[in-house]
Amino acid sequence: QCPSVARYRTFDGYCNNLVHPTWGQAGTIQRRFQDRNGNPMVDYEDGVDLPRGGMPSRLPSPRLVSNTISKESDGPSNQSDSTRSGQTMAFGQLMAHDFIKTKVISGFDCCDANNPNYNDTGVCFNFEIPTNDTRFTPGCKSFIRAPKATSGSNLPAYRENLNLITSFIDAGFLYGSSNAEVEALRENGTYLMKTGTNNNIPLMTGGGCVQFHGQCPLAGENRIAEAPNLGLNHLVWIREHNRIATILDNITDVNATISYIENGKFYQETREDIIFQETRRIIIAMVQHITYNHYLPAVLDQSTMSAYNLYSKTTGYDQTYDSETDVSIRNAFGTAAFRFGHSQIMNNLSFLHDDFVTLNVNSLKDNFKDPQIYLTNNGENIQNFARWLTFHPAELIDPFLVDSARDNLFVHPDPPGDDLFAINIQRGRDQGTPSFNKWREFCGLSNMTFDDFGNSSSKLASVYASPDDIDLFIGALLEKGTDGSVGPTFACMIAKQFQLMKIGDRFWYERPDSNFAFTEAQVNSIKRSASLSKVFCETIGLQKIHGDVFRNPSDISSLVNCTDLPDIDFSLWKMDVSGSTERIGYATGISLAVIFQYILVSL
Ligand code: HEM
Repeated sequence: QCPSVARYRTFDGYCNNLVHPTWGQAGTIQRRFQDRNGNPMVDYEDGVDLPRGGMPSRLPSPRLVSNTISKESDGPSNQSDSTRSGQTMAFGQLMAHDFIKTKVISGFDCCDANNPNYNDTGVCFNFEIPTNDTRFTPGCKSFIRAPKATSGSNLPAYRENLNLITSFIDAGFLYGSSNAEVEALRENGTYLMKTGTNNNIPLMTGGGCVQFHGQCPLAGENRIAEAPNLGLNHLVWIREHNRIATILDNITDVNATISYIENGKFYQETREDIIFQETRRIIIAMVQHITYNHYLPAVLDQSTMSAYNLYSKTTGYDQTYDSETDVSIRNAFGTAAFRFGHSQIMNNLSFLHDDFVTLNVNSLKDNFKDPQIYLTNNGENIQNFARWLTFHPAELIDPFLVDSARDNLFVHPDPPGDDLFAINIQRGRDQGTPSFNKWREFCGLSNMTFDDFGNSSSKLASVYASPDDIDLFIGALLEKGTDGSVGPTFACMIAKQFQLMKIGDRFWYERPDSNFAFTEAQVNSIKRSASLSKVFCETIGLQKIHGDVFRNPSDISSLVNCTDLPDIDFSLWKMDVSGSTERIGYATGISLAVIFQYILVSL
């Protein structure tokens, strides 16, 4: 039973959709896009379970494809993106970790013939490292399939995967995807998120980090340690939550506890709980606003942004909610389309000092799963690292991947490492992602022949038997987008998924629903002032930054002073709890909103 009047979204996404309460919930299955006849876009060799291409595969080894198409040294001499900053890549990874975490398993070697799973086509899907490979030992490369979901509602006949986190954009990377997770992340009894030494990321024991005595960062999403750019982006939002909560505390004239009985259970909400939840609401609104209005325009071309109605309204509310829209992550968005960001990964994660000249170069490959860049010496490098990320270009969105991630993914601390592009290609086949041409058709585009790929045509023809075999991930990265954005196939898939995440989210920050809506003044203040640049300024203590942190500054003179960037007008959230502190349970029919109308006094 879902409370129809709840003011706050649940942490696991349950009941966001009152008609279909599990849609988008953590731990539910992913879905497939549907073609124009309503059939799922899925392609297993046997129709239900065997990876596309069969086993052993008739498709080329993914490492061979990667070696042939994606070598950094075969790309343009300057692979820096002239408009997108490294922070675009970093935010993209953070966002991916807000809405998709496919269940995977690990811990055994599928190439080991003595392993009980060795011959199990539902578990192992190894591929070949080619004989002439210059980096990895030729022969069997272990690959463990993402397991098939076996329980849950509406399981299709074909193999489907679980998404362990919510499909909503709900700052799950910060708050987690369950009540238990948020409890562990929140400073006990306060409205603050836990922090570690010197206001840094809190640490926990375990997790496989190589530095800091086996301690790893603790966050709402446990892939945080994958790369330091990701850890830094987590830290920024922990600090932003605590900054805003402290402001709300200062302007709240409350010292009350709200008690209520719901479904026969007694609950108490303290002043701290209310401030925590109100802050969470603002943070989620900021993340949604920044994603759709500042980040996505750096990924998609303008006509796609407009065609899919992705920009927020300039002012006021948006009524587009549809309870029949299933927000759930579409499988191929996760196996391929939103992995476009891997091509943006930079080889280095360096430090730029406040003179904007002095540079210390750190390589990505030496810093995987290692938080030292932002933890060492009480976080003394944080500012310099943030300055570099926001000042230095990302790599171009193209089929080339830097050596750090193509030849050395996780080489530190797990030698010999991996090839992220080869994994992406194999993952697509594992999860039944149809081929590139099928997606062209899905997006209303014509099929491509080898010749249509221009310079890459002979390379593709040297590895694939037919253009209809080309894997989505590699084919779509070979397409050219307007002004360096993703090409038309990924644009269509990314836009469709982000449209679902907006229309299918009852709590979307622009909703006018009187149970939880921001006032018009509040939502307009968020629209006017929420920016990642300002968040970086406030939480990292930078003096100067680019006004749009996803874009490259042309030089230092195009930077703005942090003090000149507007902040959200938090005085609009002044709370004044007085009078009755008893909240009536849902069953009585008295709406929570009624109560909040008198406790939230907008100035
Ligand atoms: C240094 C940066 C990054 C590293 C080291 C990294 C690494 C990885 C790894 C190891 C996987 C799992 C591969 C598999 O087994 O299938 C993965 C998945 C993924 N990555 Fe990244 N990634 C990075 C940046 C990004 C960026 C910038 C984006 C998007 C803009 C992104 C989007 C995704 C998505 C959507 C998945 C699928 C997640 C899932 O299904 O659970 N990643 N990444």
